[in-house]
Amino acid sequence: MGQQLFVITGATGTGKTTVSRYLTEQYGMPRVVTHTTRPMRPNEVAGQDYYFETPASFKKLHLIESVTYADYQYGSSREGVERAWETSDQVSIVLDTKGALTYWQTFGTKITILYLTISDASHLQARLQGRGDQQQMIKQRLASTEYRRDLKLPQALLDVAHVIVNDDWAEAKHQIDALF
Ligand SMILES: Nc1nc2c(ncn2[C@@H]2O[C@H](COP(=O)(O)OP(=O)(O)O)[C@@H](O)[C@H]2O)c(=O)[nH]1
Ligand SMILES: Nc1ncnc2c1ncn2[C@@H]1O[C@H](COP(=O)(O)OP(=O)(O)O)[C@@H](O)[C@H]1O
Repeated sequence: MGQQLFVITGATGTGKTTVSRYLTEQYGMPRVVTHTTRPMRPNEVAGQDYYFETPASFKKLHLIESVTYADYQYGSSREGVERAWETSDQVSIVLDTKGALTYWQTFGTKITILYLTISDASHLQARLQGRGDQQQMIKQRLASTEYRRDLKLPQALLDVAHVIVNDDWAEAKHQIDALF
């Protein structure tokens, strides 16, 4: 099959990180660690969940793409992808939909896109609270244009992405297992 990159995308709280962890545990697939200027959440580990950057250190990085999401910067490097591919032919990366589009245009057939969604988006706030996000961060996130944008799969990815409905985790896992 050769080198493959599984891009996990979707709105905040839909389960992108949960899916990426499952792919690591179940399929031994490492995740590409990306960079962000957002503050670290409780339970996050620097260098494992993200490389946490200051605006100044972020500016110095050599990134293939970067985005602003709810007022913070996020970005990924080709070196990060190559490094993950050194340990496994199949790796995953968690991106917003804008990044997913860029990766599709950059890596073409090496990419498989999983788009996470949920039938009733009003449940997302409770999921973010359950995750332990600060109330102010949740408000800022849910008010962002990026959040609203990512609730819908971009037109250009309609025929490309595999849609996983994550209303129920056991059910979502079945969909992922069927795909693999
Ligand atoms: N384009 C792009 N998006 C990223 C990158 N790293 C993380 N993201 C996305 O940025 C958004 C915000 O991430 P995060 O603050 O961890 O929030 P979460 O989605 O609620 O877990 C999510 O859609 C991530 O998938 C990156 O390097 N590039
Ligand atoms: N199907 C589900 N039902 C209920 N809670 C879920 C489900 N999937 C994930 N969660 C929980 O929702 C929260 C957000 O999931 P997460 O994977 O961090 O989302 P994302 O990375 O897309 O922001 C986490 O606390 C996670 O454990």
